[in-house]
Amino acid sequence: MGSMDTSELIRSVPTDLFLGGEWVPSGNRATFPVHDPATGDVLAEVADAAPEDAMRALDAAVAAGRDWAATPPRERAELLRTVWSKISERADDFALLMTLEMGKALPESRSEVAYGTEFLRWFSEEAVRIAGRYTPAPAGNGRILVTKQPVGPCLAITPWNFPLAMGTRKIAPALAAGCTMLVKPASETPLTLLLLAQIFAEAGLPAGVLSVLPTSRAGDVTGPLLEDPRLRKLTFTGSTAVGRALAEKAGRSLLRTSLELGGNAPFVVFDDADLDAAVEGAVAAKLRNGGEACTAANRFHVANSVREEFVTKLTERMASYRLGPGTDPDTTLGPLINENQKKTVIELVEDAVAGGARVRLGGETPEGPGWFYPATVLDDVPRSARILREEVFGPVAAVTGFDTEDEAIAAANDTEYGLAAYIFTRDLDRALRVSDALESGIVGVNRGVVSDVAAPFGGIKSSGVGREGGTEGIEEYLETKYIALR
Ligand SMILES: NC(=O)C1=CN([C@@H]2O[C@H](COP(=O)(O)OP(=O)(O)OC[C@H]3O[C@@H](n4cnc5c(N)ncnc54)[C@H](OP(=O)(O)O)[C@@H]3O)[C@@H](O)[C@H]2O)C=CC1
Ligand SMILES: CCCCCC(=O)O
Repeated sequence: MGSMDTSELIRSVPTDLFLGGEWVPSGNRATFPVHDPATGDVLAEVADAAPEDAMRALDAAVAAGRDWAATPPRERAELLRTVWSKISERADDFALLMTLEMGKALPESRSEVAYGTEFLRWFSEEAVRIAGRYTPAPAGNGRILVTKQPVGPCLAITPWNFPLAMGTRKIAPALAAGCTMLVKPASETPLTLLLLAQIFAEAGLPAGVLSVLPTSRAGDVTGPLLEDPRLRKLTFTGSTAVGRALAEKAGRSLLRTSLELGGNAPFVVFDDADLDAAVEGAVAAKLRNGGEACTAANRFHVANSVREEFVTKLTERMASYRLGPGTDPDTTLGPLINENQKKTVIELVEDAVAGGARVRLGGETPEGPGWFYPATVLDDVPRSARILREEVFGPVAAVTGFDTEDEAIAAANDTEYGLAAYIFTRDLDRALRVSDALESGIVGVNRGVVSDVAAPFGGIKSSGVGREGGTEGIEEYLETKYIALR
């Protein structure tokens, strides 16, 4: 299918509820608006799921659960592979749709389509590698048989920043493991997962296995699900505040839970680093997805002996990013997701400057519609600045200096978060020593982008629990059963 223009594409995307494989027409149901972050205009009106719709979706997921779990792994794998192939044929449509509803520059959206679809291919392969074990009991009194079974019906709550990838990173392992899944997409970006649902339907997904429930009433719709004993797992990606609240509810139901929450990644540049490589890594870690990524580098700790050279080069590179509507082919930095996000970024920058930070680039919001914020570099950021403690989720690099390795490690770990961290050094012993000392789930060594479907993604401390992707990712959707044989 050739790529469509904007209005054709928006018209082609379902805006109804995908309830257990059936499209439930909006009819006289309430709808909610999806906005274009570049203009603030309404892109589409989408059916607004109500609590009763979620319960119907759970009923369908439970009804389909046994058969889906019994489906041969190769069949589950083939379905995921078919969806991977179908999305790849419509990569341009998915990319344009994400740029329209999330705002990111088109090259970022194309990169996400490639990344997001890879989770489908990866877990189509993992589906046929699920294994238990069989061992003689050490005391010689029998045999130990360990098997893996699907957890059961799952609820996924996904964020707006990677609308496709954060959906496939949950849907693919769940279906590969033999689980059924209800997905509540972010209200800012429901269209991408509704289009994905259409692809799953075209691929022959059995009834009940997947539901996509867009809603403006996240708490009302998901609350009853989390209290229903038939639901067996929650997987969430989003803010730490919401993650904590959901974890409390999931805890009361003793649900299996995966939480991929906020981050505030340190980016440490040692005096022996290849500075040009460090600058390229810094730009990638900072401006990938416009900085709206939980893995984004936010706090740049640079050896004082090379800090001026690093900041000068970083400023030059970030100044080359063109701020504009994501659909503009020249744009490399799109708008932020909404007005609130823009206000947060403005507040954090103003607080740092008020505390003595020096603006080396940006820091001023452009006039006109849309939620645009320019690439910004702050140097000499005071230790008291909020931006060193709070996730900026925008294109702002906050730079501080250090003199010793211990100071660098202390500064890097001085955060409630623990998702990603980055270090640049030519000294392998130092790279391994510092990686061991960093309190994070992921460490990039001389690399600015760490995301890989084959690697376990996740954090510690306030960045959540559990891992997505890699061989660990499917374990989040499996229960271990021990059968004692004579
Ligand atoms: N770790 C990550 O990847 C992400 C982190 N963030 C962080 O979170 C901050 C705020 O972003 P935001 O999008 O508001 O993140 P939220 O955590 O508010 O939203 C993430 C998802 O959770 C849903 N949600 C929100 N409140 C509830 C609730 N009470 N019960 C059930 N689901 C709920 C949202 O639905 P709805 O859209 O309807 O509100 C959305 O689908 C960002 O500035 C950033 O710091 C944000 C996105 C991704
Ligand atoms: C949800 C946070 C974004 C990170 C997506 C990734 O790099 O895998």
